[in-house]
Amino acid sequence: MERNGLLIRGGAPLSGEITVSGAKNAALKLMAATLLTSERCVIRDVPDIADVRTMMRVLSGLGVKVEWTGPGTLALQASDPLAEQPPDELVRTMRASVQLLGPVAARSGRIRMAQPGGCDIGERPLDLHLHGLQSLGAEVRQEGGFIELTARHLSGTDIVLDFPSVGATENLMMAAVRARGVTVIHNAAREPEVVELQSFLQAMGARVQGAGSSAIRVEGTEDGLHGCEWSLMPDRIEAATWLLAAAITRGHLRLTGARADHLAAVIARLRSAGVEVERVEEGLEVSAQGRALSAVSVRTQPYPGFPTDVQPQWVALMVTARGTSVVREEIYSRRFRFVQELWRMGADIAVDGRVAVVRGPSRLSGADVEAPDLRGGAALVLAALAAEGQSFVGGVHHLERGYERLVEKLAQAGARVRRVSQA
Ligand SMILES: CC(=O)N[C@H]1[C@@H](OP(=O)(O)OP(=O)(O)OC[C@H]2O[C@@H](n3ccc(=O)[nH]c3=O)[C@H](O)[C@@H]2O)O[C@H](CO)[C@@H](O)[C@@H]1O
Ligand SMILES: C=C(OP(=O)(O)O)C(=O)O
Repeated sequence: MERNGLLIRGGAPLSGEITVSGAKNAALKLMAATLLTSERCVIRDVPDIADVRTMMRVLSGLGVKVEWTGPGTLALQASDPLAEQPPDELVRTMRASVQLLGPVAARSGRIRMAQPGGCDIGERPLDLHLHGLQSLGAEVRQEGGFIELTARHLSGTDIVLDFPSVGATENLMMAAVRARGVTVIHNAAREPEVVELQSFLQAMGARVQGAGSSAIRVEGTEDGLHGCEWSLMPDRIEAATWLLAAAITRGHLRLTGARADHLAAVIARLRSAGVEVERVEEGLEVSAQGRALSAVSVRTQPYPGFPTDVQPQWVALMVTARGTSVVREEIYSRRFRFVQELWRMGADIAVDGRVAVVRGPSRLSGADVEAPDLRGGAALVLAALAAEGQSFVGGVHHLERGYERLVEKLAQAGARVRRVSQA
């Protein structure tokens, strides 16, 4: 069987400049939010990644006219009425398809969609999304691998989330903007992407406030929302991946567009490990040239804690640091599958359930490895950049889900990397 992957010759410190793309996790939600109006919306700085392309096709299956009108610029215009069933095979490949439920509940009130899939990093139930939508007045049934939602009248209410789920918070915000009365989402997720969605909804004419805190208040409006133009925030997880790539190769990078305020937890841990990170006018500058790094333990948490989406890359970095670090994964139950691939490269990591204990420094050597998921794949790329000799990182489709122009950006920073197909 043919395997698509990255061929990486490691050992070269990265140097130069990388521009951070627009945020995947904001782009997908803003695209879904355009279902709330039949007017045209334009979003700039959208990353050209597989998930965005999948969302374009999913939306198009619901009757949205969606097209690139220039590099990074997407124009979207939802039909009136919307279709009721997005393409099953696409929905099954992308977890973020669940974000259709909120805006559809608010707009057309009917959808039948396949149960969304995505990377295998542990169970990802939808109970918080579905219970929240039900308390706003939607009828929701899950049967035979499908979700069926019918909503005639939504009414504002108080919703308390058991956990600050990013996706559930966003879905409920989108549903509530057209509900009758006031909705307050308590224990809401505080991620910057939630704030970005709030700003986008405000630009569409919605009355929503509080995002970034744990209580979001939405005053429903029965008037339709309108189209808007928007420039997307930079991807903080991509930026963090580049920070760690500079650190693991003991290199020096300037990250144009990276936002220090979105990356406080990652920057603090990097500094504790001995990496220099400075704010500059264009973004961030990171340097680990000639440095011996020390082990730093982390525990993943909802924002503003250390992001789970940077946990695998952190484990890879800790393999090259002196001492023992303990990495606790508090969000997902199976996000250490990449570790067995790092073993092939010479890492000393013990995993017990949600805890990984990394002993370093180990000398990494190039190997043939397989990305098990998006960020696990990023961890393997980082390890391969630091390893002696050549690595093949298979499963590149996982990486292409979330990293725009990955090979090009790495090569521009001096990495010896090519995308290849292997028999
Ligand atoms: C497209 C997107 O934005 N993806 C991000 C989003 O995912 P996503 O929105 O799916 O993440 P959530 O915050 O909802 O999930 C976090 C945890 O809550 C649990 N949960 C969630 C919903 C629910 O109804 N019931 C439930 O138990 C999940 O199983 C998981 O263990 O936030 C995650 C946490 O920062 C990131 O890792 C993902 O990259
Ligand atoms: C888990 C991730 O994404 P998704 O929620 O789209 O699967 C991620 O970006 O690391």
